[in-house]
Amino acid sequence: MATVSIPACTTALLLDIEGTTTPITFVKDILFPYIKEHLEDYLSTHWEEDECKQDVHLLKKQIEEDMKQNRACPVHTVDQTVHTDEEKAIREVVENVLWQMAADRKSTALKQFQGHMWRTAYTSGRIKGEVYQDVVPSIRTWRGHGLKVYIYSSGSVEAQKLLFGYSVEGDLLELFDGHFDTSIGAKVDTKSYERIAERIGCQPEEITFLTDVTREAKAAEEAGINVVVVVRSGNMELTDEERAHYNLVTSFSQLQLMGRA
Ligand SMILES: CSCCC(=O)C(=O)COP(=O)(O)O
Ligand SMILES: [Mg+2]
Repeated sequence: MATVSIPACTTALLLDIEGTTTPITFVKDILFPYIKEHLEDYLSTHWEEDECKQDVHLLKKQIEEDMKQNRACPVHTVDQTVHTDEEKAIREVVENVLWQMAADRKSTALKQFQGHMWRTAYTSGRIKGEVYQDVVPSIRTWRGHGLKVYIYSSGSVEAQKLLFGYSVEGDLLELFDGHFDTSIGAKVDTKSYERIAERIGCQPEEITFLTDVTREAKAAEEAGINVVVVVRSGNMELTDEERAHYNLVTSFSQLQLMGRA
């Protein structure tokens, strides 16, 4: 099995979730269908609650932003089954959420709302967060050598904590020193990685970032971060050029710490 070195200067590991710690199928076949199935009911039940009002406010601001940027947005059609203003407003939010999900948008508004919707699914035991088998032992080894471990995902910090807090391997939250989501910036934006380094309190060169998405890898690399691309079954295929350019692993167990006893 080929190993990839984690440079001796690395003091922090930064981990993506979907396609890296967790199968894409868990997100696409379990988490997202849960939202689609419960969306209308959830909004009707929680519509008057502050958290839901804030989520809807953020989603509406996102719609305005999308309109300004001339991004396609579904046109609200008159639906004969909808009567009250509340029903109409809920239907509008449902349509927008479904539209954003169909486009796999990573907007903070969508991700925050999804995180709130998943809370009941996790706490009731209906959903358990999946993690690849090599993830937990590797993180324990890194931590044993004094490395810090952080998560950076488009999923909201709350959604991240639910996934790892209610995982198939139990509560894993003690394994992480912190969590970042798109409120620090998009994962394809170099500035986000500079901000993360600043927030962690280290130089970008001291961070090793693991991700399955090469656009994220490129942005991190441009910030000076060391990058390893994770190749898991079901992840997006890499081009020959990408395969040649990046250090690749199919399992965290292939990562070897350099210069540590
Ligand atoms: C962590 S919650 C579910 C995952 C999700 O919604 C998502 O967009 C995953 O994005 P990632 O940045 O982890 O690839
Ligand atoms: Mg990913």
